Amino acid sequence: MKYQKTEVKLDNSLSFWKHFDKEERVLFYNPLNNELIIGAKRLKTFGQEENYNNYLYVFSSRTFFDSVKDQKWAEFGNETVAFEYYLVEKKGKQTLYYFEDLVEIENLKIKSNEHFYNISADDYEEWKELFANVYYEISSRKVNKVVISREVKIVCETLVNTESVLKNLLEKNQNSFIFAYFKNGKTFLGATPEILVQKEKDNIISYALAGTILRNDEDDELQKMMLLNDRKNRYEHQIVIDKIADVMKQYIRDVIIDEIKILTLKNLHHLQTRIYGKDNSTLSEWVTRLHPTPALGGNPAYKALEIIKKYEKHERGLYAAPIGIMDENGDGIFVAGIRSALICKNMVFAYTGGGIVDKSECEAEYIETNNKLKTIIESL
Ligand SMILES: C=C(O[C@@H]1C=C(C(=O)O)C=C[C@H]1O)C(=O)O
Repeated sequence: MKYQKTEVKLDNSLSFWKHFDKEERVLFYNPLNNELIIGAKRLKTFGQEENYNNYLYVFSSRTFFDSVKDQKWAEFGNETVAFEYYLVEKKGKQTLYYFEDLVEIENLKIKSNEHFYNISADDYEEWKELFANVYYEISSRKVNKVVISREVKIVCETLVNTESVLKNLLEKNQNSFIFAYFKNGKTFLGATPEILVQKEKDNIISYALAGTILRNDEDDELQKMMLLNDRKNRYEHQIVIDKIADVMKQYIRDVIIDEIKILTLKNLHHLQTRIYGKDNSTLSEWVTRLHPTPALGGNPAYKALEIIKKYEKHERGLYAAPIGIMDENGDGIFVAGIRSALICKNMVFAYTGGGIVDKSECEAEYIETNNKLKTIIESL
């Protein structure tokens, strides 16, 4: 590793994020090991086959579809980047890594400020049309699951304070991966519960995440039982398990599928199943093999993607796309960029979706997308 390091003591690691206000930056918080990594100032862009030796971490992102036309997503995604500076916070210890020149990071006050905003979530008619079109395709048995989504525009009265949004996301979503990517004046950020694939040496671990129920303060255990026993949710979850396992079995002889569990988030419960095995391919290869799983595309994937492209009116960009961080050995993790938003000045384009199968109901699915949207709304 070519980086030098020094211990720092900041009241909040987001001071580092704020310090590099004008520079390209990424933030990635992993709740599995409680590690927060923030990178600032692009140092190197990697070609497809290059290895990451000598670079402490690299950040990698892909767009949901291979290409994007919408200008608001311009220059986002489909690259792997190393940064000149990293701040790593783990077990209460903050370490600043620098490639050449040490920087002094001032200890700034990071405040949660409330944004006043206007939300244009009057898109139920549009959702009804989207749902009907997709439902027709499912009824004609070309596909058995399609994940559809909404783009919800939120206009704030002031410029969005991304430190405040990130502070809120970190504080409120303890079981989620918090991510942010600032580039050319825009920030894509979110708090996702969904791991696409993880690699630790030759261990390849993926998760099926699909099936949702709202939390209920009075009887949360009952909600969990209901979700575990709900046929529609089990069915859409099983489609994801089967597909991930099928892909893994093409490369791995012994693929292990754990039992289905409940993942509890701030507002929702999801069904989650871990699927894993041993293999020596790179993490990037695994991302290509697995993305998009039927948790975010549908099944069969090529048909579902065609349907999404045809009927969704917005472009997904980095929404539901693989976003990851890898260390110099190529180990790391890719998550799916859901519960997310693209922020441009005072505008927040928030994204939310849900899986549609033959037992899905239009209004219930719409309400579910509103519940998923709370992650972003509650961070403003
Ligand atoms: C598509 C989203 O979430 C996905 C859809 C889910 C579902 O339909 O039950 C659950 C988790 C995610 O895989 C989203 O949050 O935008």
